[in-house]
Amino acid sequence: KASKFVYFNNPMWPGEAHSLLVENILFKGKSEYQEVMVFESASYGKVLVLDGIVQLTEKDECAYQEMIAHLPLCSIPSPKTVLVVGGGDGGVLREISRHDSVEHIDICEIDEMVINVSKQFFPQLAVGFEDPRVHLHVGDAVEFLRNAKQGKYDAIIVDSSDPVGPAQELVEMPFFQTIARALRPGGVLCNMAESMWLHTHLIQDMISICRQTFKDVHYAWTSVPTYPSGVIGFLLCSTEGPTVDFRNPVNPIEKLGHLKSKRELKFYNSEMHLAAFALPSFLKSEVKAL
Ligand SMILES: NCCCN[C@H]1CC[C@H](N)CC1
Repeated sequence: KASKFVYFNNPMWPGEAHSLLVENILFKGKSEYQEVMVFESASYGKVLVLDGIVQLTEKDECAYQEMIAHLPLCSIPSPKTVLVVGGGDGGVLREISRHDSVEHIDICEIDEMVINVSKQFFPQLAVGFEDPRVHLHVGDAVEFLRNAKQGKYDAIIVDSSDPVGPAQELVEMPFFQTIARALRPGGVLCNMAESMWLHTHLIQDMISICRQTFKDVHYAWTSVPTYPSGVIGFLLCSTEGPTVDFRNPVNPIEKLGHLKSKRELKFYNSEMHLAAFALPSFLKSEVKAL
């Protein structure tokens, strides 16, 4: 069968494009928010694409889902109530459910097509929805957080797509203020924070906002070969209250129970946790307050 390369170029990363060899297209659809596509790639397994941007591949999703979940949850003792913003593929839920201390997980995903497509093509991510602690809310997270009870969550994880489209509002000050209000004192936020190679202005803007809203703000990063520039970052923020030392995982992963599916961790471990906060000099100088 004639395989062909698909090219991912986008105004989010001008002047460059990333491409993958397509074996066959498995799904193409348009939800009320974005275009959704799934294809079988030659070298990264199945790939989920939203509005022409790679969201995850079977081969490297572990690096993103494990780090975005365990960097915050291993930094506080026995997290109980967690909120996921976005994350409709279910991968972050799969990781959160490893934490036996967690009793209640809310997830607010705006696009139900992403959930249904993940259940159909990415069962090893959508397994996260099977956890009885998970409560799914399909809708706008800005609205959800505006109505959230003050101090309800130990941790909030914002697993969003790029701020071009449905996720646009998720990098603005009002949204972070509602997050800080919904976190308990000493609670933590882990927010997807783009690439240090491509988006230092956006990272600077997010850090400036978070510094006005939270007590502590740190930048951590991981390697995801199928994301532009091959890396993606996270903002780890903590609220006023019990001090959180993100560099000292008080809730080490080794203690964690494993999923029913007995899936082992493929990427996260205590050394990777610590290494994630080591930053290159150009980032420290380019982004004030890092
Ligand atoms: N839950 C899948 C990851 C969603 N996160 C985004 C994917 C697209 C990237 N350019 C930015 C992160």
